[in-house]
Amino acid sequence: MATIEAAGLAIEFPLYHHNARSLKQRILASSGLRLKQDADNRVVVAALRDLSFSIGKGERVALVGPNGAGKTTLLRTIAGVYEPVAGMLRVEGEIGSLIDPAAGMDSLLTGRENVVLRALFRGMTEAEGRALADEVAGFAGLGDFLDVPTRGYSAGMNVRLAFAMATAMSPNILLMDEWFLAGDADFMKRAEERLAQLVTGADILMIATHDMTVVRKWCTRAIRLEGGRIVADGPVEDVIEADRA
Ligand SMILES: Nc1ncnc2c1ncn2[C@@H]1O[C@H](COP(=O)(O)OP(=O)(O)OP(=O)(O)O)[C@@H](O)[C@H]1O
Repeated sequence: MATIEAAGLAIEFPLYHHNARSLKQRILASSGLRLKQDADNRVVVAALRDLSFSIGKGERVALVGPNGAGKTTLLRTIAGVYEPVAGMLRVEGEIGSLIDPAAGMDSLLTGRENVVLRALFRGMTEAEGRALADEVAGFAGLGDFLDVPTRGYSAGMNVRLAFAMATAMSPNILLMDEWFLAGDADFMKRAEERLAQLVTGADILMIATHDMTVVRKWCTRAIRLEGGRIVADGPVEDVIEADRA
């Protein structure tokens, strides 16, 4: 049973470059509350502030909001990339992550080796990993490139491999940033078909996007972030309408 629960969740990023006292004061004075000084006197960006929400099985959630609102940071935090500085986050369920195409890939290894490695990491046997690599190969359509080190891949090839790999593992929770919509038309058609199957199978889907067509097509609930805070949370049409009003 998949769930994501947060209470008072906060993420901060230290900005090491702003050490000069006068510069620090100028930044802090002009930024409102988003930039602040932490206990070690560092200037930090409050990327996520006091987030509380609960997402349960069957929910398809869009994260919306302007540039810098905190959408990607929230996805990465749920995926375990960042450690909260305050609050509670509980995630139950196997996560499929479509956030950073090259994350978790060793660029010196081939696409196939990366798939097998990820499978082993997930507790599968090597034989299962090889079978998975064949399945991924079929879907990603990388041809001979599957046996080339991934540092030789184009951006679109990385997207194909990451998408095929994340979705082949049938996650309970699928986290997705909108970059995956950047594939070529042929791949996007197949990706959308697979996504439709997966959305039916996955317990929770979360997509960070600026595209309201994507929100309406795939999601039942929207969470609007602004300045690192939740400013609206509810059925898609309510949240989108509230923004227009
Ligand atoms: N690794 C980092 N180091 C320092 N600051 C960061 C880092 N990642 C994000 N931030 C800051 O955290 C805030 C939230 O950024 P985030 O990328 O989550 O926004 P977003 O809503 O996904 O924006 P966009 O729509 O532009 O992709 C921004 O102020 C950003 O500058």
